[in-house]
Amino acid sequence: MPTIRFDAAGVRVPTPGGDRVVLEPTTVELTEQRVGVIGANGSGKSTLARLVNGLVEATTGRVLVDGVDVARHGAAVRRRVGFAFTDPAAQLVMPTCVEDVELSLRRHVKDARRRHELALGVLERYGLGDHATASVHTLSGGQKQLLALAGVLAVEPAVVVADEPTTLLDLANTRRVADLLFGLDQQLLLVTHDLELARRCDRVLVIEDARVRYDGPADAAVDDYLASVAS
Ligand SMILES: Nc1ncnc2c1ncn2[C@@H]1O[C@H](COP(=O)(O)OP(=O)(O)OP(=O)(O)O)[C@@H](O)[C@H]1O
Repeated sequence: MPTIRFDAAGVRVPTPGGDRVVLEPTTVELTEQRVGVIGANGSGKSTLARLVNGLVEATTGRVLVDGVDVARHGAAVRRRVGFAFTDPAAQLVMPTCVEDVELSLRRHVKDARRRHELALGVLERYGLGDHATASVHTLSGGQKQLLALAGVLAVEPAVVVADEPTTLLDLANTRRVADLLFGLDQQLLLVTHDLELARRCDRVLVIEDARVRYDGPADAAVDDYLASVAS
């Protein structure tokens, strides 16, 4: 598996009332295949996830993916790290499904015809083969999230960071997307409020007030989080 290393990585942002710490300097090394990140709204989970591919830059320390510094080699890291957002609309920009996957492939496959064929294959693999020429707007919420993930996975990233990918989905689509994510061979960093999903991870970080409150096996981490909410 790849190694995601947070080396005293922290984020501080200026606000009208003074600097605000969004993530305290954090040191962790993530080598497990499935790493979950849980915690309350506003605790810093998305910030931690976004540091991994440079969507957010560390203001102290650094983040390394397989030894490559995200701040110094962002493009190289983003080739290895795919990012899936909560709202697939953030990712789906082309009129049709197949064009959207083709867009993801544009840097990797120069030949347009080959790119089209590959995109059709990707759609097929993720159960969207019948929707290739459909407008993205005709898809259900679950299908949109599958399409967004298909676009991320089309370029075969070594790491998939998914920020609450099931939050907008109903139960059946949550299962579909979760099964897809947990069926991947790649490393998965999953931010989620779904504690059942968190329990399926190999390791879970509990974030509280911009810090890692707990870091350990999934069941122990989820139990720690539940206990912290109850107290
Ligand atoms: N650029 C910024 N400027 C000001 N505040 C920010 C900035 N980025 C994040 N924050 C604040 O930092 C806190 C942590 O944000 P973050 O999105 O990481 O939380 P989260 O744990 O993912 O929350 P949620 O579960 O609600 O998605 C939030 O209160 C957020 O409003």
